[in-house]
Amino acid sequence: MTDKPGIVITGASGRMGQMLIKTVLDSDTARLAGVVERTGHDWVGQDIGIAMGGPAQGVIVTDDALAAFSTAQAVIDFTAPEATLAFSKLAAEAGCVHVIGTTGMSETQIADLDPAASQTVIVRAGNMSLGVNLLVQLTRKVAAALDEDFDIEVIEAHHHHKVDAPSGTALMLGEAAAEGRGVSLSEVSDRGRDGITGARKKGDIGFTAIRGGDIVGEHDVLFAAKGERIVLRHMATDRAIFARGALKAALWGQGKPPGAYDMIDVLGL
Ligand SMILES: NC(=O)C1=CN([C@@H]2O[C@H](COP(=O)(O)OP(=O)(O)OC[C@H]3O[C@@H](n4cnc5c(N)ncnc54)[C@H](O)[C@@H]3O)[C@@H](O)[C@H]2O)C=CC1
Ligand SMILES: O=C(O)C1=N[C@H](C(=O)O)C[C@H](O)C1
Repeated sequence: MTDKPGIVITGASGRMGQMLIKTVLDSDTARLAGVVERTGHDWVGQDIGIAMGGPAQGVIVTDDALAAFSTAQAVIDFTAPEATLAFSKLAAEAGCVHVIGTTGMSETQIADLDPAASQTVIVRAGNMSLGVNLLVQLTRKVAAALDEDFDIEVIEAHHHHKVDAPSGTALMLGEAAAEGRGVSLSEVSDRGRDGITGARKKGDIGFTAIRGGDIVGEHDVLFAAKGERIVLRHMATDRAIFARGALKAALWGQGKPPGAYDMIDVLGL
């Protein structure tokens, strides 16, 4: 028997799922309590170590999320919006901390997490890395220091498998810029320029998404004015940074009061 918190990873076969499993297996402070994949996936029923091409780990991939969550202290979930919403209800029922890395959730889907957050700890962030969360705080500060003579653009680049745009990180950075400027992002956001768009509107926050190859995740916040530019940049080269942050969040959440938290809370930034 061990008193290390037990962690369940959802989306076990995914890019982040596999990175999270490796991170928990390598950790001295947590143990892998379970792994979940969707019904019908050919990993269900297999030992996770074997499915990932290594030695057996004694943890069988299941599609019964509630049963897995009921044996654990935290669930780390990097899957898809509808799956994450369903998992939030099950994590609350099982009394697990729910760490959500899934991006592309609509405003309604985010609001639909509220009932679960009144029962358990939810830590949700579009980017779990230390570097990006620091960049969020810097962006807020720079935006607060500059006036609307500086046009703000958020430019992001990701691998060609990514299904949502702008990225969750780009939206975090856009929100921080808008907050720094004291405006609402929904009122100034400019996405997907195409054709005769007209001149740039003063005060807008623009978004550009690049998709290609195996880019892990790159984000620039550009402040462009007449005669000068400031660029704040983060470049991820290894998904381990997201997995490390997520595990930190899962451990941080132990014993905290129910509620909706983010990585700024976890990292104390
Ligand atoms: N917050 C952060 O730091 C980061 C967030 N992400 C986000 O994590 C998510 C996953 O990214 P990847 O691992 O690259 O994607 P992926 O496509 O490689 O993996 C997704 C996994 O979710 C599972 N899944 C999808 N729909 C499901 C459902 N309805 N029920 C159960 N499982 C389901 C899939 O079977 C798969 O295992 C994306 O939203 C991505 O943007 C990715 C990296 C960092
Ligand atoms: O899908 C990804 O890969 C990533 N998604 C997150 C996002 O949408 O910002 C975080 C990271 O950039 C990788």
